[in-house]
Amino acid sequence: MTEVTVESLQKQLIPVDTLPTLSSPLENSKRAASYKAMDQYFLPLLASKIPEWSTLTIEQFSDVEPIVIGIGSGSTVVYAAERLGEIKRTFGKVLNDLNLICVATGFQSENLILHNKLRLGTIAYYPKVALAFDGADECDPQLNCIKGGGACLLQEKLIALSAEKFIIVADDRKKVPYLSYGWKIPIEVVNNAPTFVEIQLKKMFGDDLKDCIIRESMPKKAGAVVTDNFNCIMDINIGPIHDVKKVHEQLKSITGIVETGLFPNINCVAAYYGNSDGTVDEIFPEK
Ligand SMILES: O=C[C@H](O)[C@H](O)[C@H](O)COP(=O)(O)O
Repeated sequence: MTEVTVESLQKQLIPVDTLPTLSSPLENSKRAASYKAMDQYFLPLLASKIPEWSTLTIEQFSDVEPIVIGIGSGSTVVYAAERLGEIKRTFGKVLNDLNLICVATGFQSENLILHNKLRLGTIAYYPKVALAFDGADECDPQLNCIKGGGACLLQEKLIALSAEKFIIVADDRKKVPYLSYGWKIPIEVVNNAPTFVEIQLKKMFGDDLKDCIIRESMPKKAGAVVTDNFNCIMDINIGPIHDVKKVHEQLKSITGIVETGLFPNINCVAAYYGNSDGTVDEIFPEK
């Protein structure tokens, strides 16, 4: 069989710059970043499997160990799921519901997987994730990030920690010199604990605690945002974060805080930032 290269696979896919433009340069940049990330990380994996998989009958596929892909949440990863859907359609002969499984980071992510006709699996059944693609609210040069703008941080962290490689897809506004540059830290809190948590945060951070706000779901619903895990979200500002791991651990030591939106480089191998001119910056973690 002739050698299968990433280039030969990519030639069979639609080049992103030939697609109709989206509603804004920002959306185009998110799509460009996500498509590039998916091509760069998923296609090599597929290329390595095709020689064996192209010899199998559909019955034999049931004995194959599937590639498990994590699909995150937010507005950018939408395009990563779209590209994966296209890849599956294009290489349908070697890629099917038995050997490509997607695990979700919440309700939105599940729908994204199903909408793109990808097979949904659970992290309980497929705990070994090869690649996870997800967005970020802020990402520093070491590829530590803040996540949780869409309140999905807990399940996102579960998938990121289960992934061999975690890949960030974002627009270039998310690239920052340090965390909490312009974004608060979301924390997921058990829903009767916000007052207790605020008291503990004041004790821990003193005057550095500038904001501690329960996230509201107004105007669409009165009251606090309820996460997919039936908790609430507090957005806190304690100033610039330089030691991400330390702050994450301090926050996690407070009873009532289930998880934090600080991701101290969790298996993150690269970030793809789309620029408004259609180019994409591929960034690897600084040592
Ligand atoms: O909870 C939501 C997530 O962490 C998102 O991945 C994050 O907010 C980035 O979303 P977007 O791609 O829409 O900027």
